[in-house]
Amino acid sequence: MEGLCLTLQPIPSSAIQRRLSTFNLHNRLTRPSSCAPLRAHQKSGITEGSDSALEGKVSDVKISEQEVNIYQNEVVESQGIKIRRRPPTGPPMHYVGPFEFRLQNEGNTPRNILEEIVWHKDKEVAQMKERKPLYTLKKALDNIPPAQDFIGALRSAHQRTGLPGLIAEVKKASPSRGILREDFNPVEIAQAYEKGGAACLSVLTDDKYFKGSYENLQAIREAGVKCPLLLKEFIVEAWQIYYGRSKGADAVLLIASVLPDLDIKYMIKICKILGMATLVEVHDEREMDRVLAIEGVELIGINNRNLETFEVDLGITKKLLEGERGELIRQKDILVVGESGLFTPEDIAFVQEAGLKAVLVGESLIKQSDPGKAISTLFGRDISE
Ligand SMILES: O=P(O)(O)OC[C@@H](O)[C@@H](O)c1c[nH]c2ccccc12
Repeated sequence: MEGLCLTLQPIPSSAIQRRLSTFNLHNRLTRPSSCAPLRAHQKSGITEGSDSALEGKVSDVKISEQEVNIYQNEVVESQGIKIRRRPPTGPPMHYVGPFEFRLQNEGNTPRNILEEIVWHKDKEVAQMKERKPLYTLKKALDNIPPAQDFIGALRSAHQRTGLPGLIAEVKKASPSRGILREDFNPVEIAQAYEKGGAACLSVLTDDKYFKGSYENLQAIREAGVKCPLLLKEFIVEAWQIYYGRSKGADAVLLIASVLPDLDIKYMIKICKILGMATLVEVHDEREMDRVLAIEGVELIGINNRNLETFEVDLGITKKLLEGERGELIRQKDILVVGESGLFTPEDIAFVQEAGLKAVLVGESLIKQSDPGKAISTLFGRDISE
């Protein structure tokens, strides 16, 4: 008998959020009735058709969205992710007279800078998406050259020099260090990095916190720089990946402390379709274990900087590459990139000794008058040939 074939596919939480927020999910996600807030229009017995009924529906939708946010934050917390994707608006709600009002909710203040950035991104992406919906982006992708091999470039640089392949970062500022370089010409810096022997470049595109832009990325690509380019963004939605590709990105950063596993899997698939590489960033054992369990991960970044506190500790790299984890990484032939806080040839030697074949460096290069020459100083010799 011909059976009905049902395939159950995991839905990434960003997609769940989109779908859920279009429906009134109040009934499905209800809290125990004892603590479910009564709505103003329910209490006042307003009927359909009146303005107040419409307001009631609007507030229904708002409540549903809040519940979705709570639900999504719960999914995220269950994986040990401390960064909440959105402010958990919602309770406490207090009913006073015929109106409702929300008491000041401390949970709606970001707990750290990373959370603040992620909340800001969420709003920023929503606005950008309105201006450039996905279908127009997809069309634009037909007319641009294919993505370059980011991982291949790192591997061959490592083989050529015997030193870690370098991803040099085009970064004007950061929340932890302020303005890093006043006379910031992204194209000149990119060209200097390439001349100095960088295998790949990382371009910050966040404006508010890093003073970067997608225009910088595009300008570098269009200036004829050959190094593959990493989209250095706080990715919260797949739309950003398509947008980055349309501006010339060859690889994208995915931060494990921000994205649940399902999102990482889903975004890796999208990147593969677009021919892009993904650099999945971790900072502790739990994140490393999560990422090692995800199929298709080829490039992992260990960030020595804690993005919640800004503390830098190169010991993190060593710790995360020891023992069984290091063994698994070798078995799976995953390339590991050491990120942040690398300033001297000793630092490079230290992380190389720990097992790294690539490094991502910003501050120590960008602050020098010639960022290209600074590469030789950092590596202890000229790596451009
Ligand atoms: O400037 P540094 O310390 O060399 O660090 C570069 C890079 O690792 C850092 O900019 C970075 C790593 N992961 C990030 C995530 C978002 C923004 C920035 C980053």
